[in-house]
Amino acid sequence: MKTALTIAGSDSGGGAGIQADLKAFAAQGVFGMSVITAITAQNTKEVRSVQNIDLSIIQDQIEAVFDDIRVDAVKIGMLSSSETVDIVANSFKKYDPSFIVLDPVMVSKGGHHLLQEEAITALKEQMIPLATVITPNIPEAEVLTGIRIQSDQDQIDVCRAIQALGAKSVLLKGGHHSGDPNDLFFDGTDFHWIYGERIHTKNTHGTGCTLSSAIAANLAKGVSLKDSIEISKSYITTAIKHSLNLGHGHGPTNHFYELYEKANLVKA
Ligand SMILES: Nc1ncnc2c1ncn2[C@@H]1O[C@H](COP(=O)(O)OP(=O)(O)OP(=O)(O)O)[C@@H](O)[C@H]1O
Ligand SMILES: Cc1ncc(COP(=O)(O)O)c(N)n1
Repeated sequence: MKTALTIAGSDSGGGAGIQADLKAFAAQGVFGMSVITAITAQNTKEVRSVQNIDLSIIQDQIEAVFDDIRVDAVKIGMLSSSETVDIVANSFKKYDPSFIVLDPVMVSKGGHHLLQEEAITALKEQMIPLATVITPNIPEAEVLTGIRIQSDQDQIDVCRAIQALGAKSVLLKGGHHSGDPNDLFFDGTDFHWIYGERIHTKNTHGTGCTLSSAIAANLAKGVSLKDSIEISKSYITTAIKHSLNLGHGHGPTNHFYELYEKANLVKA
């Protein structure tokens, strides 16, 4: 059994963060493990409060997993503080995981900051150079590079600017475009557009978490990075198409569409 580890924040509402990551790992057929960096009191409408986990417990969680269990791929989500970035980056120097998918989570859909302003420099300097692939959305890429994205050429320039920060490859997600959600994959040499079709739904909570975890799961299974991205794009598209109308805000995506459909559970 292949394994994947998520290092991220907990979302009590179950749509994003650790909860989405573990569902995506399971849906892609890998054994999921978790290191929780912060607990958010969150639902489909808002983040009410956040508590960062003690740094020593974050360190202990990482060591407990790596000292005992083979980790085939790691996904990183909400890191919250620069101290947490330090601990995670230093532990990677020790354990040297084969694949690291970095989702540079900064702000929730509802506008709550999930990464402290002062941690952005640490993320850029310490984490980006370690990642196999970084998966920013448009606003995150703008913050990382200072480039305003308005055109296809801007997206290409942003990917190159992120490469200059030390990234091996970049998947720039297009969910925040007004048009179709086309993503741009820069493998370090060549650019590949991953085309999508906009699904008109408000239930897109945790789409980025789900996509990056599915990529990590496929890398864990030995799939190439480009194929992992294409498989995961198709998976998130299906998960959005059949998203669940739970809560009163941005509902969650449906990780187990075929399973739920077969058992006639969606309407239950
Ligand atoms: N309405 C939509 N229809 C189809 N695909 C979408 C839609 N919204 C997002 N996507 C796709 O979902 C994936 C996640 O992209 P997005 O830009 O939403 O990430 P994100 O903002 O980091 O997500 P989140 O912060 O909600 O976890 C991308 O592949 C994007 O193209
Ligand atoms: C713990 C945690 N991690 C990540 C997100 C980003 O997801 P979204 O942009 O859909 O709110 C979140 N809301 N909460």
